[in-house]
Amino acid sequence: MSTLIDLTDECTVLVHPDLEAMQSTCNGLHPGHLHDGLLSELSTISSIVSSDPSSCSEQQQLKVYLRVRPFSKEELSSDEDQGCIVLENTKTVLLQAPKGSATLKSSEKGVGQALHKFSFSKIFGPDTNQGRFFEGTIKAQVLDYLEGKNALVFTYGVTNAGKTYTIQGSQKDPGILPQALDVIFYHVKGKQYDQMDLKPYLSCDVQYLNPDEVKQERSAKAAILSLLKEENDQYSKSSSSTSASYPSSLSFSSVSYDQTADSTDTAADRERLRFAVWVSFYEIYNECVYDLLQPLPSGKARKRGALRVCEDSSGNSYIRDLRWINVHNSEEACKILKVGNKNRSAASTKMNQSSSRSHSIFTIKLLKIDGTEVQRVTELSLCDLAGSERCNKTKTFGERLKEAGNINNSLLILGKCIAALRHNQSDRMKNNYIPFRESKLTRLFQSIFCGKGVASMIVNVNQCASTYDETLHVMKFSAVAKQVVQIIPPKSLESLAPRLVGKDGKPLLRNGVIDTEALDSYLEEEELLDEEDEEDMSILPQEDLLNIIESLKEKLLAERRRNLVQEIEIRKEMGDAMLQQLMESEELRSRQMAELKESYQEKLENTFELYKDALKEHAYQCALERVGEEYVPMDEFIAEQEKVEVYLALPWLQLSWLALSSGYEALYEAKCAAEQLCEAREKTIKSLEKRVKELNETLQEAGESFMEKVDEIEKLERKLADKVGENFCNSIARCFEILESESSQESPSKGKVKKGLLANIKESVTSPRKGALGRTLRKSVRTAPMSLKKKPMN
Ligand SMILES: Nc1ncnc2c1ncn2[C@@H]1O[C@H](COP(=O)(O)OP(=O)(O)OP(=O)(O)O)[C@@H](O)[C@H]1O
Repeated sequence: MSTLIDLTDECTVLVHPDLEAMQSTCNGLHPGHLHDGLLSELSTISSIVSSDPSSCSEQQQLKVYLRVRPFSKEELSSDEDQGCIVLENTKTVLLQAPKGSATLKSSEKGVGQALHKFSFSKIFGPDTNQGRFFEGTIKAQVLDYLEGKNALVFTYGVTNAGKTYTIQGSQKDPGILPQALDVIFYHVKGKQYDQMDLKPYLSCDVQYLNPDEVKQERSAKAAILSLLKEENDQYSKSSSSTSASYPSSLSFSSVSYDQTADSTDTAADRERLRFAVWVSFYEIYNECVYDLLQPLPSGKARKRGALRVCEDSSGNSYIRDLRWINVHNSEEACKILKVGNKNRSAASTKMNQSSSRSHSIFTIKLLKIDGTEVQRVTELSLCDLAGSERCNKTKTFGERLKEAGNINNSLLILGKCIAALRHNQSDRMKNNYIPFRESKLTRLFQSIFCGKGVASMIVNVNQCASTYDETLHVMKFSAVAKQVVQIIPPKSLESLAPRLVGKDGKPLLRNGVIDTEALDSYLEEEELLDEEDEEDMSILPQEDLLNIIESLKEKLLAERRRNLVQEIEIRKEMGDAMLQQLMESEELRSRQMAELKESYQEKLENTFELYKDALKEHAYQCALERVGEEYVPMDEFIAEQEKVEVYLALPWLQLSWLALSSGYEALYEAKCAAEQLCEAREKTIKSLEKRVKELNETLQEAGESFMEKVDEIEKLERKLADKVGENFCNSIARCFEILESESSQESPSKGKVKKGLLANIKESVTSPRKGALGRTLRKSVRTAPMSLKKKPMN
């Protein structure tokens, strides 16, 4: 069963933190901010936050726009599930887990939901063209930029979701960057500063260039533009046509040039005001920063030189030695973009053949110049983030795995920063570490997130079911981002005039006097102790050097005091951070375990399927073996039959075939007869064997019953013998009695002798134990049955 998470208007999370508090909490992280479960928990969308009237700071939620790209032809023909992203209205989108997605599988197991609802600042469907998209998203931000507000726009999404298309677009459909350039140049038209001798320096400073340096700048720009000489002509044609169409579509007339000047500027001031536009283009690839406008070193083996990210005295990050090119119109700027694109690291992945594996950042700096003085430097950065896909999905290996790891890491840090910012804002008591410094990307944009500008995020998604799980992850990330409240400081703070320094950061001598403020800032810079800079300082006049030494001594003391306090704070923060990191890694491990478990389960299922198939195959083979060698598959048999028929059709073969077949028939008959005979013999043998067996059994039974009878007879004979012996003795005894009575009637002497004789005989006869006759009789009676008994056995 699916559950619906409605993230709309669940709670309001604004607490009004001051800028300082935000900046000082850049250490520590609440564990598990990016954990899926927590992400969805955090996915409570606050209502639009209005400005606090009591404060001069402006507050607004981070604007998060969703752009859904149309299906490509291939996707339409590949029968992908097309119903997983449903746009409910201009602010709400519904995500429905398609079949086969990990989300659906988990929800079926009772973990997570199959249906998710997200709300955005504005949603743009697949049929939104580039012009309408620009109008509805960052056009307002570009106008604010012209008024002096720094801006950052970044696109986020899985690979192939349309991030580069949204930022750069094509020649036919220019993206937000060419359109923003058009707006900028439309507004500075006729008010451009052409000298090229004021150039952006460090984070938001400006340096004066001498005529030689200006010359160098011009030739460097010409060299870059000449790289695109051929393409230029083509581009300028198409670009001029698109530029011509912009004013009507963008309604430039609604914004006057005056809006680029401060309201405090008088008409005379406005007359004097001039604007210079400088652009840079760099990429962050594998956590290294590369200038995309530096000519690539010749030869394959030569590596590009990575640039350093440094910080100025105010803690703002900048890229040291990054090239800045002065441009006079949007066509020139687009050519610069094209040169940079050529250098951009693009490598094929499984999911997108020309996927960008780096974060690329195009920055436009606008210098507001009054006479020879730079009043303000404003910055607009458009960041095309690398695809947010995860390594296991894209099946990345080796160098690609390293890339993916770095991409995922910097996006993870970005997510952590956003989550920590949001977390700190939701509870003022919480002062969680915001890990801006853990990746180059977040380090460079820290100042924007800390109130020195306005950021907005464009979430690009495709509607493919195959990337649903990643798309859901992206949505959850953006749901957290949408809750971040940005604090924009009052103009008085923001519009501090940039420092004017000479080449290599040397303090500028104005009217022969050292600018102490600029000097202080200069001395605070991170690169103060660089050998190069020390060398540079040695060429200053002796008096200046003494001043510097004095100032340095004072600074050193103040610095020591500050460091002591900072050390205590840092130690505490580091302790907290370590603990939190431990907890975080614990969470990461458990998440990895869950993923591993899932993948093993999948492997197990696959192995089980393989075994099943193997068993089936084995059973089939056994069946085939049973059928034996005679088995011929049906199609082979038919093919053989056809061959035979073809041969039979030949007349010369028919004769030999007849002879062969008659011989074969005779042989076959003989074989059959022999087989029948064998069969009959076998049957006879079997029946005879059976008969013998039966007879044996009968004989056995007869023998047993005979033995029983013999035993019985023996017993009877014994009885009989006893009986006969007894009767015989009795009869004899009676005979003797008769004889005795007869002898008593004869003469007394003769009778006496006879009587004695008879008495002896009688005793020997009637006493069988004593008498031999009795014994003989009994023996003869007993032996008779014994001899009888043995006979049948023979
Ligand atoms: N809104 C759109 N309308 C028409 N086609 C689009 C749109 N968005 C993107 N595409 C097309 O989709 C493809 C991928 O877009 P794209 O290269 O901008 O993606 P990506 O997110 O930048 O990818 P990666 O992160 O890999 O660089 C391109 O061919 C692009 O022309």
